[in-house]
Amino acid sequence: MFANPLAPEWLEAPAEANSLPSTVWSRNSARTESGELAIAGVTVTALVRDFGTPVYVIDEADAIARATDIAAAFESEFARIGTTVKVYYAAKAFLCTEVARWMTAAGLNIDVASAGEMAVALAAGVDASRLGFHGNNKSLSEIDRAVCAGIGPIVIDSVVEIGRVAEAAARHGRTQRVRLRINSGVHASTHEYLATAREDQKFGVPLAEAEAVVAQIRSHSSLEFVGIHSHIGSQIFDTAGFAEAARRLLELHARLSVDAPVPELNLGGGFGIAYTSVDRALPVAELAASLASIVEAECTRLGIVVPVIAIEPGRSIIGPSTTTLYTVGTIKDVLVDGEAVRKYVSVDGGMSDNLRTALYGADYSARLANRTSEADPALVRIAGKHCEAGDIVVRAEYLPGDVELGDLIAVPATGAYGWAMSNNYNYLARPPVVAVRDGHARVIVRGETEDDLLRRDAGITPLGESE
Ligand SMILES: Cc1ncc(COP(=O)(O)O)c(C=O)c1O
Ligand SMILES: N[C@@H](CCCC[NH3+])C(=O)O
Repeated sequence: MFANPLAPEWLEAPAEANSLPSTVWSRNSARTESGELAIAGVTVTALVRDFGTPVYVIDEADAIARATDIAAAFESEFARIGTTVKVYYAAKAFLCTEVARWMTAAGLNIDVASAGEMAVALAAGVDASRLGFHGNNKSLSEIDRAVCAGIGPIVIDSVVEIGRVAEAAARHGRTQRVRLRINSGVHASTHEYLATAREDQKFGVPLAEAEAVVAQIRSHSSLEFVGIHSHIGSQIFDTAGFAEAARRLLELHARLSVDAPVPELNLGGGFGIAYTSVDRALPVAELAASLASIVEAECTRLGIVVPVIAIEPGRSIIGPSTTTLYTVGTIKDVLVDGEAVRKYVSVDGGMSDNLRTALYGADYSARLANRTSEADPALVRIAGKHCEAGDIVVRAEYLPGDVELGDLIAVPATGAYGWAMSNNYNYLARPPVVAVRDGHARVIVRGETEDDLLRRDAGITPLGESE
């Protein structure tokens, strides 16, 4: 089988470079008879004709199905052990009013991490009581707005927040429901920046201090303590970390239940997805079953009532739904160390629409989208157009060797933390997000224009406007 020595070990030399592995591509992605990629019945040439490139294309039915599936899997597994589940969609992965409505219509709640995310959810008509509020440094004004809006549980992240939330609640004449975020000390096997429960990081309070902190929370009559929370990190594939965190949290939960009942336990999100054909995401049913068994066994061992369980998945719901389309602008065959050629295929976006590769060394896959080809596969690196050597979209992939200027490239699984972390580096405008369903496409987040960017400069009079 053909293989380039520069290829990373994990990258399989493909039998042919046109296939769309179903583990990676959104559920309604397929090749048409002529070989073009179509998503939910809309061909990429039609999408690009109407919306240009780069463009994020979200397979609406896929996103909704994943939300429904995860909720159904957790509800049925936890019903088996006699409790219920509250699923919070982690909005930080991607939020706009349309997505907020899809999630709540599927029965999910929404977890927001700033007043901005809260404002989008409220603008979508989501009842404030269905929102949870996270953040390691919520401002006084964010706390005030959240309490005033009648938000659901606020996750207290540090001792100083207790008084801030209690004071806002008293001022608004409310009893505010709160959780406490615990740093369980579980080292999740993921990128360092994606692990959020190691000792040396900013989130939550350490397990050892938790009982004293909960006592402080309980001393405020304007606060109602509903339970503890743990999120060990993101893009995690094995259940061992979640299991260990659940065990540690349940022990604490049992100790806290001695003084007064603790109704809920929030196990966070972080379930990994497949970005490349070699990634194997845990099926949600398996994940739910394994967490339910651990919770059941621990509650039996500790002699406590099984609490209501909350989870906060973001990536596993929205990540696989989205594909980014780009146009190839330049191609260079670069001989590396006199060894072999790596083809640099540069596209019209980059680290401004997908920061994950530059930030975490994340791996993605890609396909030629406007056609198939029987040409021998070539090892390519898909680079962006920014002034930065690390501006890479896909570090290593095999594409048909006859990839040419003007071809369309599709990068799957960009729905989580893609648009959400997009930026305007080099004054590139953010691309639109287009939802596709049953052969129809519509913009759900408008793309920016150069004029939008120029308007921010206090020294520039917007085109067509006088001083
Ligand atoms: C507190 C919290 N909850 C939920 C999430 C969602 O994580 P993911 O998108 O990996 O499911 C995150 C992000 O890592 C988080 O920080
Ligand atoms: N933004 C990260 C994950 C952090 C999630 C929020 N705690 C990513 O793209 O993978």
